[in-house]
Amino acid sequence: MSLVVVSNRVARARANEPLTGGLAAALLPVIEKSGAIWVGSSGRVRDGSHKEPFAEVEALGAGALALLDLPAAHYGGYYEGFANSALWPALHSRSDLIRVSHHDYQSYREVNAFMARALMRFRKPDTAFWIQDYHFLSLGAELRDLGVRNPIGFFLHTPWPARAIMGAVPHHRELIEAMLAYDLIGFQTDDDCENFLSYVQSELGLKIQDSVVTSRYGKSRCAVFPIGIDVEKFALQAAKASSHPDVSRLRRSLNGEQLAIGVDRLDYSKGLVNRINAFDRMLVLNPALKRTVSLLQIATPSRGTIEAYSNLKSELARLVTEVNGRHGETDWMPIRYLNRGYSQTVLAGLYRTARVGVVTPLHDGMNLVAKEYVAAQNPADPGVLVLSKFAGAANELQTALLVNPHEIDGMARAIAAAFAMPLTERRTRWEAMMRKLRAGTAQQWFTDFSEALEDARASNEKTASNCPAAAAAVTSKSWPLHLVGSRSGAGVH
Ligand SMILES: O=P(O)(O)OC[C@H]1O[C@H](O[C@H]2O[C@H](CO)[C@@H](O)[C@H](O)[C@H]2O)[C@H](O)[C@@H](O)[C@@H]1O
Ligand SMILES: O=c1ccn([C@@H]2O[C@H](COP(=O)(O)OP(=O)(O)O)[C@@H](O)[C@H]2O)c(=O)[nH]1
Repeated sequence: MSLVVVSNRVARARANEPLTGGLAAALLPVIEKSGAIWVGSSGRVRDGSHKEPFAEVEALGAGALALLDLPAAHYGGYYEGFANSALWPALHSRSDLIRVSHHDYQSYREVNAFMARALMRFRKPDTAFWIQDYHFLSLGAELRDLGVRNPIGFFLHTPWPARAIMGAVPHHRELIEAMLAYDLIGFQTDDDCENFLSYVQSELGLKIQDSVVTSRYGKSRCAVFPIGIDVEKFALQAAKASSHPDVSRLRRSLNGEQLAIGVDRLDYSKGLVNRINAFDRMLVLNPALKRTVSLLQIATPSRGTIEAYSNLKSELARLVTEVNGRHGETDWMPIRYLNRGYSQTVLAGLYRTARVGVVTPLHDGMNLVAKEYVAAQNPADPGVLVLSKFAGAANELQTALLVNPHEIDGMARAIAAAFAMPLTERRTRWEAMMRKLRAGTAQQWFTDFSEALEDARASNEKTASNCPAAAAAVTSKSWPLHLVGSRSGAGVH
């Protein structure tokens, strides 16, 4: 079986550059090893590209990366609009933040259809397609409409919310019906999978047996595949990174203080305001901690053209200034706040320098930073993870200090307890988490999903009537593949 993986965001194999988001971070190493083709957005748009998909293909380890220029007329409505201003807030239980127009939905469907046409170039008889995330809920149905009968799987990296919340997304029924063109639908946690099945049963009235939904497309199996990290790589990087200038300068600047670290995209789902409030509260409740601890918060810019994100950026800047102004001294600031990204090599060293990792999202599909923080610790003197019970990672990392991110006092107490935790308890908790991480690596996730997709398809040969024959013309149409380098187009993200 040859595998074609599709996601909006992709990553290139360039060491020493920050990665954007956990999807790209997790897929990069597994695709390099697997020999799969990874198709995604080039980050540029092109006029008229909806007529003729344009891709550059470059080698990626044993596999390849195909970068598509998405249609200029639809990119904004698709990415900033429907994907990130309707689906993202709903998937993170923030339907109050949904801002979307009918045009955005049309653009979303257009980009899904565009991607389906582009994928025909990569289809062989033995190809399986694996589609990633909420940007492409209807891509499987578009492929089926083009006559594709190959296995098609889908994995959702975000949470799936309670039934009523999805009902706030315009066109939710037709979109979620379209998802049932996938042979296998993967989720991060049992809760996500159960919420999805509950929606399908009650809103669509479809039959479900043993997590298999029967629809007009045939059968779709729903299952849980928690995503992981390359644990050994992170551990090794962290051990080596102590001599990196960014890491050694940080260590020298600490003057004996203990450090807590947070690393997040600047996103309302990450609970950054509550986290800063909890750190503030901790200093109010425990004045003796002043000058002895500080928080390094890396908040990498994300989706900055969307109002909810630019508002959050201003709110956080104001809040950090207030907290530093209230508690800071001439030679000590409680919060070091940075709006930039670091390579994973540097991050590994920063994680290891910090006695406490604070990962307190309000909702998060998984949160790979939580797993990376644990993997990067010194086995002889590990730090403590303070983790939101609403991150997917909490299902595995149960010996972290689990907190409710809405309860500021509780978080303040947990962070203080983490700073004070004795070595024996830190080691016991850390060793239990490392066992979980080693049992569920990114490689294992990739293998488990690929095998389950083959099984699901084998037991679910789609009938020809579900796949209109219109495909033939599209399949045989040739369109240009270009070597890296020669192209134009505006940058978008
Ligand atoms: O591509 P962007 O719009 O810049 O956003 C970055 C990514 O954010 C989300 O990541 C999710 O995937 C992680 C790995 O499974 C998971 O740990 C995390 O909880 C999720 O939030 C999004 O789902 C990706 O599509 C984006 O690329
Ligand atoms: O400056 C940064 C900040 C983050 N990351 C990476 O981005 C990913 C964030 O993934 P996570 O699942 O925690 O959250 P997401 O951003 O996908 O919601 C992790 O692999 C980080 O190592 C990075 O390379 N540099």
